[in-house]
Amino acid sequence: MALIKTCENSSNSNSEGSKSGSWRIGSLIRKKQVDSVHITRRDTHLQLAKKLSVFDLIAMGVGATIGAGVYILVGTVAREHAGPALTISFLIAGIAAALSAFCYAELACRCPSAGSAYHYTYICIGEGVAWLVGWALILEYTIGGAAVARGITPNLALFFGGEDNLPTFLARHTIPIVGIVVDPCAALLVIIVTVLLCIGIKESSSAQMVVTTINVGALLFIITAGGYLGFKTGWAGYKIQSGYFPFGINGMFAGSAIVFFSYIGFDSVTSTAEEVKHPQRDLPLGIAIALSICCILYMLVSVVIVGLVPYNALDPDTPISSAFSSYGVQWAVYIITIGAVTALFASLLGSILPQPRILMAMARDGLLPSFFSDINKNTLVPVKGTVATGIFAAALAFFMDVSQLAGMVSVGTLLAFTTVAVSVLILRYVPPDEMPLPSSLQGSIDSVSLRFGRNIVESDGRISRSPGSCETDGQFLHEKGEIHHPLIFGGTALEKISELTRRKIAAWAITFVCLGILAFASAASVEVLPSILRFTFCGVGGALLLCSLIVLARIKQDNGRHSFGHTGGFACPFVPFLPAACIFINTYLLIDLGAATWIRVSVWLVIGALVYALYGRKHSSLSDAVYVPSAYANEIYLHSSGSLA
Ligand SMILES: NC(=[NH2+])NCCC[C@H](N)C(=O)O
Repeated sequence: MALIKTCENSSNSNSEGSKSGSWRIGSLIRKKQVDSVHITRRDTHLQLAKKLSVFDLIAMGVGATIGAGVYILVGTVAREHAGPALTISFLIAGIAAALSAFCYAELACRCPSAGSAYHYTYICIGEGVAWLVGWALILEYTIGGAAVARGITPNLALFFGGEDNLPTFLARHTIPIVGIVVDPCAALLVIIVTVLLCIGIKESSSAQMVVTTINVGALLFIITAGGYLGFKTGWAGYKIQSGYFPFGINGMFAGSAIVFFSYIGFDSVTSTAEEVKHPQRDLPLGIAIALSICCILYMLVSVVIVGLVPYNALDPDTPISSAFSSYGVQWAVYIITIGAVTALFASLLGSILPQPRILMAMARDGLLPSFFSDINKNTLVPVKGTVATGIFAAALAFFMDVSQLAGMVSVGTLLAFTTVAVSVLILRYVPPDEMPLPSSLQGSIDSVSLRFGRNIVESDGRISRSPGSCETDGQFLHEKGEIHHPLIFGGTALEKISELTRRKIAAWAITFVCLGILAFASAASVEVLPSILRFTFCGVGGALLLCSLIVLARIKQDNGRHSFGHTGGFACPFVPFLPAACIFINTYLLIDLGAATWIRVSVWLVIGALVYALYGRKHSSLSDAVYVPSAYANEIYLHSSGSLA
């Protein structure tokens, strides 16, 4: 069984377009192939070192996820939104995060390559959206990393008896005249993390494992010592008059939206896909276990804290250490601070690690300069990209109080979560050409024979042959030179027509699911709109969503069990409902971030669009690449060497 496709067939017009300099919409929607070996004349990619096990992934996931959220947010959210029901808020947010995790797990399994959400979007939606996701992820990882680094300084200062006692080279200073507060400690921490990441992936993951163990140990201390205090003193927090839901169910949901932030970070795991020894088994497992650990820890910590101190008496800045202090356990503050510092350090590592890998994936696709796709021969790490990311994040952490940009960080994440869920729908209903096929049609492809002429397949899978020269049996070729999806090859005329119709209906239904969610979520969260307009939007959006979901539920889908390159693997359950719920939650949270954040993000995205227009679109590998599903590299080799021809 084999299938090969020349990408320039689908992007011929685009490459011509880029040569003539004219703008073609085609470049925005061209897609790359799953798990493909890139065969371009300029390509000489080294692969990253395959060293990570499922334990490394769990440590990476837990480390990247636990951060300021649990140490700080609990105070404000309990005081202002959820009260003692904070625990349920954490559970709801955990379930919402799990929806995204399911989608990530399926895609990580089916398209295991560095690049995470950017990579999946490129395969399923197209180059334009993929570029925007990749560009938005810079917000999440680099700006997010700088913000986390800035948060470490005040915590670290506690060990020196306050910020004033920090050694001069670490203390924050205000630059006179401009009034900028610089933070050398934050910049230093970013540099330390960058050096660690340059040494090697296994070394970085071992360091992450140590730091995360300390951090989880501190949370376990909070749970057990706090539980002991609670049982001894009678859980004052649960005895208050206002009951378990002082702000009602709405308050509890509002709390979930805020604590959702504490679950962000598990997606970092997927960017290491190329470095995992058994990606199809370990990536879904790593994501699931990491997220479950975080959810259980968050819920237990919140049970204890809102039980120890009445929610309205919680300290908004240092809720956990203040709770222990109020019981006279001063020494616990040091353990909690160690926990906070290690959690933030792990979160910093989890933010800086994915960035160079995503830049690398983008550079491999030609959308960024090849500088970023360079892999160091000794450490098998994208050292140049890591150093560039480190310098940028260190400069940001040094000069800027990026905490005001926290909303922008969430946009990057939520945008990625949304496109990943949309990608799962596309993958199931309208799989791109080289995607796994429903088993019923698998047989028809099995009969396809492939000839690859006299190509030379090198040991790393590259094939030295000029683009456009690979052949199929000719039956794939459309008269315009396009290659049809194999679904419509090999069946009867009726099967072909019905398959095409199925795809068309599914594509429209997915579009309407997205539009319906957008209308419904906007109406639900934009309170300034007149109520009649909100009502209409909710009604129309809801109806559209419901109808398209019913249609999708009745359409045949592919569950990915017969994909190229692997059999089995993780399949997201309850499709289309689960990805649709995931799109809904993330869209709601995105709109909820407010106009000011969106104005800032728009500026960033417009800059991104300009970079794409001036560089990425012209240099994209899809303008001149031949792609071969890597699973077939060997087969192609056999054909090319004549043994099976
Ligand atoms: N990659 C990121 N966006 N990292 C930020 C993670 C934030 C983390 N969940 C926290 O509670 O602090």
